[in-house]
Amino acid sequence: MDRPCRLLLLSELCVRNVAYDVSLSRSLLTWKRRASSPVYRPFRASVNRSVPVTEIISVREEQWMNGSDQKDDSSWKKIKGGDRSDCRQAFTVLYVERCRQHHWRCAEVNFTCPDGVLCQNWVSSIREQLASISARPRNLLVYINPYGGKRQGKRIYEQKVAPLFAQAGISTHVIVTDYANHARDHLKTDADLSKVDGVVCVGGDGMFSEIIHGLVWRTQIDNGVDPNCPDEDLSPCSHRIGIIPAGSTDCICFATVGTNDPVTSALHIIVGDSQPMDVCSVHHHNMFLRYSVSLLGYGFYGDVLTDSERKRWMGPARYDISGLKMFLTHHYYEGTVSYLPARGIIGTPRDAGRCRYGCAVCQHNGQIQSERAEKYKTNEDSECADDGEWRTIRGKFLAINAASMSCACPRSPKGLSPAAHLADGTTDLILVRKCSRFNFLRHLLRHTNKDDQFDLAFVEVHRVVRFRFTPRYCQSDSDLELDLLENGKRQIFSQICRDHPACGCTRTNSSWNCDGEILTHTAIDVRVHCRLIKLFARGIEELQVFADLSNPCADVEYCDRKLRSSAGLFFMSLFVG
Ligand SMILES: Nc1ncnc2c1ncn2[C@@H]1O[C@H](COP(=O)(O)OP(=O)(O)OP(=O)(O)O)[C@@H](O)[C@H]1O
Repeated sequence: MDRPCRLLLLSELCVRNVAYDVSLSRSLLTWKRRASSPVYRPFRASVNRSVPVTEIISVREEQWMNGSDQKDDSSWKKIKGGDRSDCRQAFTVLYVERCRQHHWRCAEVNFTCPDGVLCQNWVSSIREQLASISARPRNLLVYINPYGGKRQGKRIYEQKVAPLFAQAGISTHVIVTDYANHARDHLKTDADLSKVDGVVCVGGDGMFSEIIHGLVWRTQIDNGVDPNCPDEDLSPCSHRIGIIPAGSTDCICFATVGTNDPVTSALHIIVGDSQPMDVCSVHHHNMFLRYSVSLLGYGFYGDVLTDSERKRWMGPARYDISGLKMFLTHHYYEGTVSYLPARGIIGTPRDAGRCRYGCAVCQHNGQIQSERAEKYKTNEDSECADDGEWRTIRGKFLAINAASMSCACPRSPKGLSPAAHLADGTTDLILVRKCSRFNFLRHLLRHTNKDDQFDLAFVEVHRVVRFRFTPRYCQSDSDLELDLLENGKRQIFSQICRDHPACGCTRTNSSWNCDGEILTHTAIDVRVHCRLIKLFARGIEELQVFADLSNPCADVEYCDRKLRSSAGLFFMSLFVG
């Protein structure tokens, strides 16, 4: 049985001239309308309120004179003259209030006290409790991309975020970027990270990508880890990252907070939330290419991105046009996929459950992965922390996707891999083999309805910790000879065609779409690093009473990374309406 929390304070205070019993414990601030109050209505929702101390933003001293309050952020002001009996001391508590669809807002309640000493006691007790929350950041390094999205980054930060940080007593060092990769390069070398508790990115997913590249790289160099070596265990970043959405799409923010709202994100930063997140490192042999946190896509999704980049002048419509074009073109690509299945974990890519706040799958699997890594460190006989049985699949693929999170978006409300997790140390490897256009369309359409998109003969999905891909033209001569022997002479002619695209029969290679950027190499080695970074977020909370229960997809109304990551699910809207 839970022991009731010891009360630190219990007083009769007034809220809008009505008497309330107000109590403070280490975990809760509660105000209950007194039964003796003339307007007592015990069943009215607003009569009793409790706010977790962890969700109090700040407390502010006020003065109350003849019914009109005068705000004062930090110091007491003596009221000159007048009737002293009309002057009561007051304080305001600012706290997190949940609204529809995962939005948080800053609400406030004003308490008036019968005397100044009691008021001061309340203010200092609440401040003491807030100061004891070690997870809250006190100093932040903020990067603003002034050109992201609708170029509103600076305005959003100054008008919506900075005042909240000031209220919460957070000091900031703000850098408005001058050029692409300014934030990444500053973090890699110049930033004095010892003076800050976290890094905030004001921009879109591209800006977030810059931040993780700078921070992860810097952490490895500081810890003597070679980022170019794909077998090295990367050191986790100790600084949390906050995302203030100000890009065109803001996929990562949506996936970790549940909404793209700057105020909600700022409040998650203030309360000191922490959401671990897996990061995939992508290497070409012993050369580091990029880090990825959402989608790596070869074939269909790579082609859509490549084609859409040539059509930038079209604006967002280019994703629909390129998607439709790539669907009609129906290219498939040959190659070899090898992967290490995740071992000892709970959960599969076809689970009905979703990764949400306090996800049990992430906790369990994260624990397993860190125990395994620890064992590897102390066991010198083992060659690699993720040693296990590699499996190999050769074939012709329309798409090869690795989803490290669900990648949900309005056009694909369930996402590419609905049951993927943010921090379980795995990625869902989805292989769509060569099939008819009609079948491929069936697969794509299933991202928008209730049917299981993996329940098709030509689609397979594996939860993996590492995978490699080698396009056919990169395979060694001996591999090709083996294939020829296996498949007969007919292969020789088609191989000649593939190797000489001038004949126009088919394209040899696709490109990898890595979180919306095109990779320069097609032969890649991808390794998941469990909980490498932490965000100032908590994962999507289950829908509250205010949620729109009639629409189960209401909480996934967001755009993804310029629709880049899932671009191509475009034309389904044409069919699905
Ligand atoms: N000062 C700058 N000038 C030009 N480009 C910049 C600057 N600062 C950052 N960038 C680059 O701008 C690119 C896009 O920025 P950002 O992601 O913030 O917005 P977006 O592309 O509109 O949104 P999203 O990525 O969510 O679609 C990033 O890749 C980043 O490297």
